[in-house]
Amino acid sequence: MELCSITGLKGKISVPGDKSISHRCVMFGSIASGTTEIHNFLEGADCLATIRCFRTLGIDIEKNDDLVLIHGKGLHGLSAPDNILDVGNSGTTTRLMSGILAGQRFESKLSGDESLNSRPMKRIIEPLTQMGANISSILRNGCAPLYITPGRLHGIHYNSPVASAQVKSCILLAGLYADGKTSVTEPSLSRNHTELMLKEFGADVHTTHDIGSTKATASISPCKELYGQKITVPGDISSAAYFLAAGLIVPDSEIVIENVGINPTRAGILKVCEDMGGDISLLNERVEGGEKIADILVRTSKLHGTTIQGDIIPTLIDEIPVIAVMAAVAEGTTIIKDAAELKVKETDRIETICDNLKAMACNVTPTSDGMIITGGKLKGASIHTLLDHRIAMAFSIAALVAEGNTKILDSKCVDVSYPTFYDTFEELL
Ligand SMILES: O=C(O)C1=C[C@@H](OP(=O)(O)O)[C@@H](O)[C@H](O)C1
Ligand SMILES: C=C(OP(=O)(O)O)C(=O)O
Repeated sequence: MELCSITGLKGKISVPGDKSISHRCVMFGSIASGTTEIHNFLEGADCLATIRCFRTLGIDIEKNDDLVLIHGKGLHGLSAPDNILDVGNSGTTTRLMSGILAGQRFESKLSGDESLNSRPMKRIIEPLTQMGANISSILRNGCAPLYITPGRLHGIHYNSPVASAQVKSCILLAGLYADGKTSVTEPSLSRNHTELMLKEFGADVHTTHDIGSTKATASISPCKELYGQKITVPGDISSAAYFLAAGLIVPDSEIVIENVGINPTRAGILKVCEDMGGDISLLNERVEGGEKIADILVRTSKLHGTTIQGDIIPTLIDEIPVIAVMAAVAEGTTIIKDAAELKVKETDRIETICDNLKAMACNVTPTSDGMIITGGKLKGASIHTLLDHRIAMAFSIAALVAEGNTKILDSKCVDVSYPTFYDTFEELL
């Protein structure tokens, strides 16, 4: 994809359904009784991988234009797969499904692409093993492919060293199959879609917050049955983030992004935009299926640097590539800290962000848990996405304000979370 600088992005758009929520609808619908009806499901490669895996586990899933129907078979209705479960590029599919598979009476294997098979899985192997699960890394390197055989699960309390919704959700899902209560404490609250949605499906889930600390504990007790639901997936704030950034930094722009999920555990980017001097307003705020939703109005603004650290990080972790792009054209210096988790995403995102910003003539220094960026003028460059969808999209936004042309290599990788990304742009020209 070749891009150059533009001005005046104007219009009303909507972004595809939330990736985290789309995954969870399929998973919870598959182990619920009755049919789960999903509207605005994200047709990205990651969520399609989740559908493929549950079909391999014997679930009948119908899919047409705006509707996905999951014909759930109950908590114990999955059947043994006749093949290895192909999780593609998706960390969420791998880690959440492992929690479900650990509680089954059959064995299974999960494997993904090269990037996925190099991401850390010890973070789920350890707590699942404490619960009595039999799960191992086939190559003994702490990564997928994973091999899971039947085990008798018991409830545990787990103190997670990382604020990770994938780790928390994996343990809670295994907790559905345990013999008692299971709880997970995380250093600060990560996205809570699992807790909100499992409650809607009828599970006994609770969250408590330690007074005087950022720690949060989610707990679940085993239940007899989950019940199929009708769900409309809100627009993905992680996808809206690219248009929030474009609206702020492309001169003479005014964009409304409709139906965006603004769950506080996901909406850290809104606070950062505000802290940087961005003109953003929330319109039509409402709650659907336990999730907060709004339309977002964004106008071109003069941005300045800020510091992003601490417990806001899990609420914007996937948005850091595009936040870094905003910082690269803001006045002054932006410091991003406490974000070492970036190193274990689809790529080492500290490295991929910094290398590509440097290629665009930005003054950026990587650190062990983030980066320091001093804003200025960007120059067009060839962007090495290393097949990381968020790098492709973030640097497509950088291209819109850079001098000269920018080439996004392997831009097709946007299919992982936002196949229609470049079409949405056309609507704003
Ligand atoms: O639970 C989820 O849906 C996700 C959790 C986050 O990962 P971690 O739990 O590894 O932080 C996020 O980066 C990922 O895109 C989706
Ligand atoms: C990290 C991401 O996803 P996952 O962990 O599900 O691969 C992402 O979408 O940025």
